Amino acid sequence: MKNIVVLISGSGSNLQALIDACASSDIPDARISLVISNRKAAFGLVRAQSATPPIPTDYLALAPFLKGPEIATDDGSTRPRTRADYDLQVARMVVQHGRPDLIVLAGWMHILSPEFLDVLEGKTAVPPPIQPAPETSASTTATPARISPKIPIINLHPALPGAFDGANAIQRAYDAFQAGEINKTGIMVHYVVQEVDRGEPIVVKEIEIKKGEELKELEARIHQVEHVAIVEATKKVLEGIS
Ligand SMILES: Nc1nc2c(c(=O)[nH]1)N[C@@H](CN(C=O)c1ccc(C(=O)N[C@@H](CCC(=O)O)C(=O)O)cc1)CN2
Ligand SMILES: NCC(=O)N[C@@H]1O[C@H](COP(=O)([O-])[O-])[C@@H](O)[C@H]1O
Repeated sequence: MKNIVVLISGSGSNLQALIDACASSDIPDARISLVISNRKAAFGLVRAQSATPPIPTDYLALAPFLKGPEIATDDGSTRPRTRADYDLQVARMVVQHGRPDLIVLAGWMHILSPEFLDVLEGKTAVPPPIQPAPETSASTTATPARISPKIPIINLHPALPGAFDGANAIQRAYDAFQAGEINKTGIMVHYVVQEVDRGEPIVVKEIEIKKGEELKELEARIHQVEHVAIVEATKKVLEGIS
């Protein structure tokens, strides 16, 4: 049984597609072992907790984390927390609570730092907790100091490769269509590398933009295609993991 850890920030409709696909064995021999959100109000957390059986969840937000107690340094002094410290704690939660074979970013609206990727690639050790782990429904178990083999990370992005990297891609594609610059958009699921949305594509689906349609109509059509693509890509990557 392969473990999938899903990172979210919002509604979780793509998480729901993965939950349903694992339940129906559209994705065979796999389960979502943990869902992590960087936003407490993410409805995706409710979707996970409402699943049968309930899926363990964790939550860690960047802003409150950065305001936490300073971190002890080797020379006995202390230093403010950084974005990299946050990412390392997320990496620890992913590995220790989720024990993943695959990590899926499904609307995870946070750019992951090299420190996070280094842990999941086995280049650096899984860091210790800075403080007692936050409230979580997930169990904590010991994990190897360094990951081996590397754990793949994939991301769902609502644009074609190289088209609209980053946030607000659907709006930007819609605006470009209105300006006569493009006549189609699309979505992709790609491997995650440090350069945002520039990892190798796994699944790419083109989507026509219809003249006169509202942004919300385009968004709805895009989300429908995403729900298929994220399952297709997850299944494809898991098939390649021995
Ligand atoms: N190192 C990588 N990290 C992430 C990738 C990636 O390919 N490499 N994909 C993104 C997902 N994403 C687009 O697909 C994306 C998400 C968020 C942002 C962004 O600008 N985030 C801001 C905060 C925005 C907010 O909190 O609303 C930020 O992180 O400062 C860009 C692209 C996930 N991570
Ligand atoms: N750059 C990343 C990005 O924009 N991701 C997008 O967030 C949405 C999450 O929806 P969901 O929470 O309903 O799954 C999806 O449209 C996904 O493509």
